[in-house]
Amino acid sequence: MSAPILSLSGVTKSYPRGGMLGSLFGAREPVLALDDVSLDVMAGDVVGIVGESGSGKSTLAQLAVGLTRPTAGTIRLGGEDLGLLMRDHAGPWRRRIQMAFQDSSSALNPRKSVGRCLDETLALAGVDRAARTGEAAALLGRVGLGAEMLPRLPHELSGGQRQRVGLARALAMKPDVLIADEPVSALDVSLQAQVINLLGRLTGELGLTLLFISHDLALVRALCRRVIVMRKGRIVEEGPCLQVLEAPRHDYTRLLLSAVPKGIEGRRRPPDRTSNPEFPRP
Ligand SMILES: Nc1ncnc2c1ncn2[C@@H]1O[C@H](COP(=O)(O)OP(=O)(O)OP(=O)(O)O)[C@@H](O)[C@H]1O
Repeated sequence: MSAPILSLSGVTKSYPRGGMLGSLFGAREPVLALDDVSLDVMAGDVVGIVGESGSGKSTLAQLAVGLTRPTAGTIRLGGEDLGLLMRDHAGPWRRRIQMAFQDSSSALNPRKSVGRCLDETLALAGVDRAARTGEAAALLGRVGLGAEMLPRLPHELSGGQRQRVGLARALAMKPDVLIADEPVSALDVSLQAQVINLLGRLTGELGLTLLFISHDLALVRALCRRVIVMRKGRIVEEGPCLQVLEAPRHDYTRLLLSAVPKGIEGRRRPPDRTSNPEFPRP
């Protein structure tokens, strides 16, 4: 069996309560955001991460992309220790795992056009100058936007277009793993469907490994093959998406499912992956 592309082993993350000031003045108990989490993600996996607010989903994402360091435990990317990769090869490693969508309006520099933003990212990815304009247009095409977007500034785009530009920028790095943290929560329902369909298509076409963090179980069910349910910094249940969401074993998963408003679930039944060209298998 092949090795996981991303692996967390006994990962714990605690934050000082009230931030640095809290630790200076209060010396109260730290916040345990992740508590002994172990997780293997295989290449090409599309994994949903669900759980109530504060359960540790974003902390897990931030640890995986190296934005913060674990208090204990090991994270491996492609079998290599992330701590060592960050120390010795921070640049190349960062390209292999990208986070998209955090907050598209603040993630894009308001003074840089789409073309310039993609050009700079492609330069970082090592694409030579002559090829960059063509590549930028091709990336926009991949996310369903035209080359006419290149001269536009972020405020001249709709929310959905900004999300797509953010995704194009993440793809410019040719990552192995993409982490999408609440990618569609700020979009209306029709734009949500478009972005979810796009992510489904891209994971199929590019063989991308996707970690999809969402409060919306129906979206997770539509997109993901596997789901991880988090509560209070721990993984309480994981398994194939349909199995976990159709026949949950843990009370907390049942509670999350019971909180989905009636009608939403039926409206977004999972697409039939065998016949739906939007969801090709890699
Ligand atoms: N930088 C930080 N400093 C202190 N505490 C933090 C920090 N970041 C997160 N936390 C705390 O860690 C816990 C987990 O937060 P995290 O953002 O990972 O949860 P989440 O599941 O992503 O929540 P949400 O769905 O609301 O985004 C929470 O109690 C949160 O308050």
